[in-house]
Amino acid sequence: MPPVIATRGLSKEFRGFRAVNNVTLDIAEGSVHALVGPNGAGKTTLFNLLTGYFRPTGGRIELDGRDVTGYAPERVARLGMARSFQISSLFDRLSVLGHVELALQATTSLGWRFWRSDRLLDAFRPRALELLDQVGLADEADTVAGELAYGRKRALELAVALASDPKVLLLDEPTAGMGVEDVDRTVELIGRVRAGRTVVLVEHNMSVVASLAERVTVLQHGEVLVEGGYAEVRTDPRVITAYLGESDADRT
Ligand SMILES: Nc1ncnc2c1ncn2[C@@H]1O[C@H](COP(=O)(O)OP(=O)(O)OP(=O)(O)O)[C@@H](O)[C@H]1O
Repeated sequence: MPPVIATRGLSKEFRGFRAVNNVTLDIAEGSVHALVGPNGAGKTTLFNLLTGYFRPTGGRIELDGRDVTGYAPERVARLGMARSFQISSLFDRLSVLGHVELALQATTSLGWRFWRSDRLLDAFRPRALELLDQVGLADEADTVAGELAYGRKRALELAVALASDPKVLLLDEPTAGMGVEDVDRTVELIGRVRAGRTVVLVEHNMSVVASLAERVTVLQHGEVLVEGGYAEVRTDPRVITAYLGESDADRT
């Protein structure tokens, strides 16, 4: 089966510094694929390339066999790639339900308009409630986002990302800053929402990677260092050295 995302020799240079260097990657349809690596390895830059937020300085990106190199984020999104929103993009005074209704509206020609009538948004309510149920937020539908606990905000971001029913879901450190309980809940949640789609995950927490990812790509200095299953990758001497190198650097 052809990969849902393929990159070929993908590079991103910032003023002569290659944050992503010649990355060739195949992400299999239906898989959970983790991108890991020490700080500064280029994971977020790669994400930004895949979702169209950065334009590559070299190489190619294919989505479903279609060359999408240089496409704007909205265009990539329309082709079925969604990225979990950052908390900073939630509106403190808008309800949880309002966020998801608006995200559903955004998938139509109406776009992200606030000045819509409530009646219009009502049309999205049943689906919005389903999505909230899916991410475990049904009880908080009327809570304003600003009052949600941290882990719940991340669940809301996920519901917003799921509104477009994406074929590929990109999650940037979905468990960052969470306590153990929320981490467990998030792993379980991702395990549920992955059904019928492909998930690409940047994640520092290795137990999360171990629980979810079939395939792991380790990046270092912007390049692919190793790729394989979790068990294979975690015992690879090159990976161990890369991470040890990172802790040495942290100590200095
Ligand atoms: N807009 C930018 N301009 C210049 N350099 C950048 C820019 N964005 C990222 N970089 C550099 O590119 C390198 C890779 O950064 P990136 O954020 O992609 O790494 P990362 O693997 O996501 O790291 P972390 O795990 O710490 O989030 C870093 O050295 C960073 O300083």
